[in-house]
Amino acid sequence: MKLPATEALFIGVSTKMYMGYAQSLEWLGQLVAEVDARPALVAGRVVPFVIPSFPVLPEAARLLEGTPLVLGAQNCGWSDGPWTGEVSPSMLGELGVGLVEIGHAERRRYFAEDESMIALKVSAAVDAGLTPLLCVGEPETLAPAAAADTVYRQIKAAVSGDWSVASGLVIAYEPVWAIGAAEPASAGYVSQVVDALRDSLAQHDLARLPIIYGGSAKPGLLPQLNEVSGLFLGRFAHDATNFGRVLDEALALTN
Ligand SMILES: O=C(CO)COP(=O)(O)O
Repeated sequence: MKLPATEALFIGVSTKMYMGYAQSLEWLGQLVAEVDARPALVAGRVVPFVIPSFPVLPEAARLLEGTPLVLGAQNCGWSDGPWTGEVSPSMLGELGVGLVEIGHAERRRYFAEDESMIALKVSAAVDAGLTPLLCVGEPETLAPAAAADTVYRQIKAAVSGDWSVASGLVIAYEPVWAIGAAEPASAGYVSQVVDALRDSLAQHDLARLPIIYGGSAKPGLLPQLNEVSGLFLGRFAHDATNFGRVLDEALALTN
């Protein structure tokens, strides 16, 4: 693997809505054990993160205290006030959340999140001191250059054309067609898309932006990728030992 010229590799997982409360806590305990077993993570060259459901966050923050695991949230609202059912970035910050997913494919597709809402959320998250984990990806299979162009436009819309905002983002590149599949997109395809995207971002001095891959990611993938800053795992990290294996792969790459 050719590493991107970014500072660190990010290895994270979202539970989406797969787990109940008790199950989430049990699994988080296993994830903490995987992280604790790898003291090299303290150096910060590999940044592990975990994104459980909202109600789990307070207890998750307690469980993660003193570990290198960064706590994330799966979504946020865009301002305090009369927004029934939403959760504000400022409250997430109070709960110890450092990272917030914005614009995941499932939110775009099933909850009608459009680019204007995503831009409001990015702005609100940044204002609250959270790092947006901006999720982008082409809905259908495309040639790598066209996919990179689609993703570039999604990022541009999410920062309302203000590229200075983009420097504070972590990008999760998740081709929609590769989410929930048996296998991830091919390593060659992902590397080509991310490489082309970095070329486009270079015009804004953002070639070093963290861009991680998600979509049926599993152990064995990361070492095959070029230019990619880590992985965003889903189902294949429900077995916490797989998360540990991916951490080992990331640590080996940064040695
Ligand atoms: O969407 C994802 C992470 O947010 C990927 O999920 P899967 O790995 O389960 O496809």
